[in-house]
Amino acid sequence: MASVIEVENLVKDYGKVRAVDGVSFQVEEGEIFGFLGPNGAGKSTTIKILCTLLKPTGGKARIAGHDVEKEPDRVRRQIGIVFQDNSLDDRLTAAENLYLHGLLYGLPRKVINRRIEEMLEMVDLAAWKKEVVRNFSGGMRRRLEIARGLMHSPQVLFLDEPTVGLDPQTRAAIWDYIHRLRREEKITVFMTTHYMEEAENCDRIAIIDFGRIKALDTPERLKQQLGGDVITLVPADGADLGPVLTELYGLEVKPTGEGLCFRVKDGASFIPRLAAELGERIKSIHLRRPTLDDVFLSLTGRAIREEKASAAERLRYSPHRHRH
Ligand SMILES: Nc1ncnc2c1ncn2[C@@H]1O[C@H](COP(=O)(O)OP(=O)(O)OP(=O)(O)O)[C@@H](O)[C@H]1O
Repeated sequence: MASVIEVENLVKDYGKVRAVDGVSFQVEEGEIFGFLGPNGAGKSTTIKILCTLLKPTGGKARIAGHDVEKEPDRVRRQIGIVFQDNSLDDRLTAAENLYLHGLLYGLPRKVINRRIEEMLEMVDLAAWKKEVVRNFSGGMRRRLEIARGLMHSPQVLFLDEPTVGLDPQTRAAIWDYIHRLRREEKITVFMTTHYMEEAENCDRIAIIDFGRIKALDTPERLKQQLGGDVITLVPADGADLGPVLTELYGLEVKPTGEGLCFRVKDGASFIPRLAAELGERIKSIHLRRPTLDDVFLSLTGRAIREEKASAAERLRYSPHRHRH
């Protein structure tokens, strides 16, 4: 199978901040590939370089065999882009927005008209073809943006946080469309997200933090590698049982919003033991399989959902400061 996206040791500096720090990976044809990481991890910067919107400081990236720096025009023909900011023209209808895009890409009028029908059909907006975009909901807009990104039949579709700001139901619907277009258009999808549940939809994900790839595999294998079960324990009297658990069982305990969190090989046999020995001091015990959040936590020592870092915090955590 051919790699559609090839990235080799990519680096991007913004002044003193190293946003992307030697990233390498490959995406195969027809894959849905996710870039998962907290705010400020370097996801947007990477995707912008791949889309020829930013120049890298170092390294190489090729899309469908074309170098993003040396052949940006050829790369642009092969990619569709859906970014976070709304870039539709509110005053135009759905069809007109798509038509403009077709013209911009130099498609023949006949092809444009055919593609408008196909793409609106694909994202279930055919009935809204002649409606001005001003009247569209957030989810409808995002679907229209996806349709527009596909007008020129690109090989790769880039989605930067495609479902951010949408309600859970609409987010699920957007995912249905993404799966459908992979099936029907045989397209490769590269997307960024900081939603753990969404990353589960990807064939493979790269977990990125401080501009570096920490792990890259299928969501299933990443969780398997972590192994065991995750137990969340809430102490009865709010006492900190962390040191006790470490001393008695050699556990690595992390306090989370829900309680004390740790991993064990076999949760089902560990819980009775825990209950027998510490019963009175425990209010509740919860057992579950590892999630991608646990994978991230084990790789970085913190939970992704805690990472709503402010700009100031990002600076504090910038890789340069981090290392020196
Ligand atoms: N134009 C810029 N000038 C200076 N620093 C920047 C610029 N854009 C991004 N950065 C910094 O580079 C780092 C990576 O940012 P980037 O936007 O790529 O991360 P991200 O993972 O996409 O996060 P987010 O989802 O918040 O955009 C951050 O520390 C950010 O503050």
